[in-house]
Amino acid sequence: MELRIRNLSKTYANGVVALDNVSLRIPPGMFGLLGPNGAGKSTLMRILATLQECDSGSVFLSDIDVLDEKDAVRQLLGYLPQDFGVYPKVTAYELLDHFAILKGLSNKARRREVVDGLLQQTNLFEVRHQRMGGFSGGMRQRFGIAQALLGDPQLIIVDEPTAGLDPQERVRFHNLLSDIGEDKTVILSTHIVSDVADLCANMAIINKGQVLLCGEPQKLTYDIEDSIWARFATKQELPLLQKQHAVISTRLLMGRTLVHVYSERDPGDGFEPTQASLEDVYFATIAGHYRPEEEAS
Ligand SMILES: Nc1ncnc2c1ncn2[C@@H]1O[C@H](COP(=O)(O)OP(=O)(O)OP(=O)(O)O)[C@@H](O)[C@H]1O
Repeated sequence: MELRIRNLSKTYANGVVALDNVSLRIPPGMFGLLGPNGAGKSTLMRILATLQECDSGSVFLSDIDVLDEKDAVRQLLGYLPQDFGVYPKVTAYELLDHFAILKGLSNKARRREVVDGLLQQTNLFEVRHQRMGGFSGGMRQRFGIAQALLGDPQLIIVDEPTAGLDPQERVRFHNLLSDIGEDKTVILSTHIVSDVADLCANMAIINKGQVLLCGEPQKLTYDIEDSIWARFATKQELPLLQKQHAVISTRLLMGRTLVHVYSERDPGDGFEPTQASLEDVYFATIAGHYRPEEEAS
């Protein structure tokens, strides 16, 4: 199911503009919503999940008015909130069974089938009778996905699900999400570029409540292919380089500082062309050095 968001705005009572005229078209498949902390991702996710009101704008899931027909949306929605907590003394089976009852699965035999199936799908079947207090972060997040999948939702919203997972757990979690994303609309909110690079066919970059860039990760990376330059620099050189060039990232590589800059022509100063990545797209956009829509208009 396609989700269409038009001119969505939300200002909190304290004056913080969390969403500023956001418009997005989210097709079926995995969609990455990428942005730094405080960008407005959770606010957007909560509005889409019918848990929070906006000030203005419209959201349609196919022909369902998401802002108006909340019950209809909830029938089709699975949501993993950012702060999903579990009851430490309860087992995975007991808690999922409890959520299944809340979802309206009253037939015991059918419920057992669904709960067992989801625990298998999320690789928790072997540990289903263990208390969740002993679960790792990755196991908890996989449980979070299991509960989000109850009721066979068509739209699944996951808010920063990989924060705090170790690399191995992240890979497992990615595999789980990509299986789900094959036939559903999945919105993955994250500040981790590789989550989107690994998983998403479509994406948007959001900062300070505004959508800065939207498209297919591969195409967006291709578009800046000739504009990313790199060189190593000493700590002393950095301030001057930052002043004279559109520096988009500085990171340590084997103990040395690697500087990436955005420039449509050779920036000189010893910079060499380098292979662009989605990370370059993200940092160039967030830093305000890259705004293709503005150029086009
Ligand atoms: N209930 C609230 N009252 C006032 N301001 C809020 C409230 N919730 C969020 N904000 C502010 O709105 C802005 C957007 O927050 P939001 O949580 O949507 O961003 P985010 O991209 O999800 O970031 P994070 O990953 O840190 O949650 C931030 O400046 C935040 O401080």
